[in-house]
Amino acid sequence: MSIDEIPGQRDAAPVPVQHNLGGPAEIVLDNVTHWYGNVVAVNDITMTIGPGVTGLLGPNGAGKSTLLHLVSGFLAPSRGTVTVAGQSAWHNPGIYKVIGLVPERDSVYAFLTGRQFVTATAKLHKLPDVGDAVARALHMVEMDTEAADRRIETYSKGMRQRIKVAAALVHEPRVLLLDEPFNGMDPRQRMHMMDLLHRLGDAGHTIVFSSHILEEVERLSGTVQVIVSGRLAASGDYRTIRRLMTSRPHVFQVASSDDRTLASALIGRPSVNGVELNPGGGLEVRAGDYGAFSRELAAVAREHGVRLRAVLPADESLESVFTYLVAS
Ligand SMILES: Nc1ncnc2c1ncn2[C@@H]1O[C@H](COP(=O)(O)OP(=O)(O)OP(=O)(O)O)[C@@H](O)[C@H]1O
Repeated sequence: MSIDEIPGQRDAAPVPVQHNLGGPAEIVLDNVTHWYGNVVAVNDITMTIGPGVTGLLGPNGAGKSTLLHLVSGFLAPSRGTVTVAGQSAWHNPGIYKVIGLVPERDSVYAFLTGRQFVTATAKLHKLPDVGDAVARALHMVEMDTEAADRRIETYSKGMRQRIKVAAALVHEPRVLLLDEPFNGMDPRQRMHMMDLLHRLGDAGHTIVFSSHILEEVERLSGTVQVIVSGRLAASGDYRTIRRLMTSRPHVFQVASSDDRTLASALIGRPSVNGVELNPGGGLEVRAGDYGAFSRELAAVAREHGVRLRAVLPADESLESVFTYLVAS
């Protein structure tokens, strides 16, 4: 299908499904490893990504950018193979027709207007009708306004991201890769970008975006691939990943009117794995299941006439969630 069949947010028409793709635009990584010198950035990853929106979730330094660059054909795998729509990604100019990449950094000359930037990209792709392709791409990201003829340095963060997306889409690729596309955006800009990616995914494009923020991935992606320390830690739909995360062990700091009584009452409860009295007051409780422990704690305290003063999860950092997923 052509880009102009995908309406902008202002259009109410439904997005037609892609037809003339010549097979699904699948991304296949087979035992892929990438080293930078001694650093293993991607470690033996095997995965298949099909049409729709897929979130690549992982903390900083996990290897997400490296993985996107391997898929774009900018980096050679040290081991394994990467194919996109059945073609090898590395050293294959044919792949550039299939892929659009929106890099994390603003690698754009800010003195150009949005239209000039997208036009330059269209020319690089040697498109037969540059003006037409640029107009379609600008329409798609809703930048077919006076803003297209302003210099990029006057743009908001959201507009800069959208013009990068327009440039990445100008040659109508079937695969769109976006590295941390929501970084620095305000909530309205985020919603706008999410809507655009949703529409592209629904239209049959293969959309892969990286993020270190759970909520972004939850709201946008059908499928989530969790990358930690270069490895694929978990993969599935968001609900599966969410379940893995909430059923993991948690550590709580608990302050109460009678820590000793509470500690002895909690030991042996099914949801509790361990209890320690803190030297400075309060308890540290290791619980097997977040929901079950939260319910049980209130009941136990009531039963023993103990008043709860504070209950704080102690290990809620994203890193601890990821570490758990890797270990499980
Ligand atoms: N050009 C490079 N030379 C050496 N090491 C690198 C290079 N690029 C990345 N790395 C290292 O490879 C690992 C993975 O980095 P990568 O940028 O792919 O992760 P990321 O998940 O995208 O993180 P971020 O969101 O912080 O960019 C990190 O340890 C990083 O320091």
